[in-house]
Amino acid sequence: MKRIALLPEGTVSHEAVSYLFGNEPVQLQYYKLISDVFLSTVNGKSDYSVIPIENTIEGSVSLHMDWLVHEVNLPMQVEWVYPSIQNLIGTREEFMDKDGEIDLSKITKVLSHPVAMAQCQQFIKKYTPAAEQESVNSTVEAIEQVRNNQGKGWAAIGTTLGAAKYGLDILARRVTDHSNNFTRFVLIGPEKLQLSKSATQWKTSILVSLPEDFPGALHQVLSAFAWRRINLSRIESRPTKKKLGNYYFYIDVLESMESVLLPAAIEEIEALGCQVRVLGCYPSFTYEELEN
Ligand SMILES: O=C(O)C(=O)C[C@]1(C(=O)O)C=C[C@@H](O)C=C1
Repeated sequence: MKRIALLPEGTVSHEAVSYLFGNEPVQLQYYKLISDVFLSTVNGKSDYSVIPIENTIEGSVSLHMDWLVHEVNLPMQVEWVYPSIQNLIGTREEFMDKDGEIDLSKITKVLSHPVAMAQCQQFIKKYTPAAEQESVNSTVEAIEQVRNNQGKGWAAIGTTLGAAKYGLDILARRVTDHSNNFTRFVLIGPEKLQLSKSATQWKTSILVSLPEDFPGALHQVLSAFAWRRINLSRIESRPTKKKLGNYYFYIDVLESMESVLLPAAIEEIEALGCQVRVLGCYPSFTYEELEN
């Protein structure tokens, strides 16, 4: 049975991985910190790690992208998209007014994972204007802390699954600032992953480092894709962490390494003096493709 490392039970990651595997039997291993999720697969304690990498509202999850690039060398084996439905969670009685209605302005502190918190900023400002905000390691850690500090006016942003796990109430449902809020997840691990479902789209993620003092290098890199009519779905620059002002480019290509075109494009880019590292070539599932 595949051993899957992920953030704790009741997180969005937990919901997402259950959606990916459906009825396929897998052994889930929960870790409090995303760094321990990565390290579990690096150290062979699990076969794959579940890593959230991008969100509709927040964009790239930089911390996780940086771990993927700088700290580990495990290929991406599958990508899928799952909706991040966040709720405001706490103990009802703490926020009741004299008419028995919930008064969210009584909330003194809102806790969540920073990415989940960022998805709900307008809601927090509007309905809990006096609340302090505190970032924790996962949405479930936030729920746990609220449960352990009852009576202080604290509330968490997290999933209904997490609220049920800790026996707390949903104070407000679907509190993200945009309803179309999805997170892109990847499974990383040394072995290819066999899934019972198949995706229509394959992707390849690459890192390109440009040579120094080469005017127009990025333009030439992009033209290697452009003239072959290879579609890119994301390009992003991130610091190399070696020297101020040095960046590499993270590029998602809508093409498999099995195609004739992509290896040729990479060869052309390398011939320009760029370094290319392939982070993975994997099936990319839409939310709908994984249904049923
Ligand atoms: O804390 C969780 O529930 C997670 O699964 C982590 C995470 C993230 O790291 O981006 C995943 C998706 C969410 O939208 C918010 C948080």
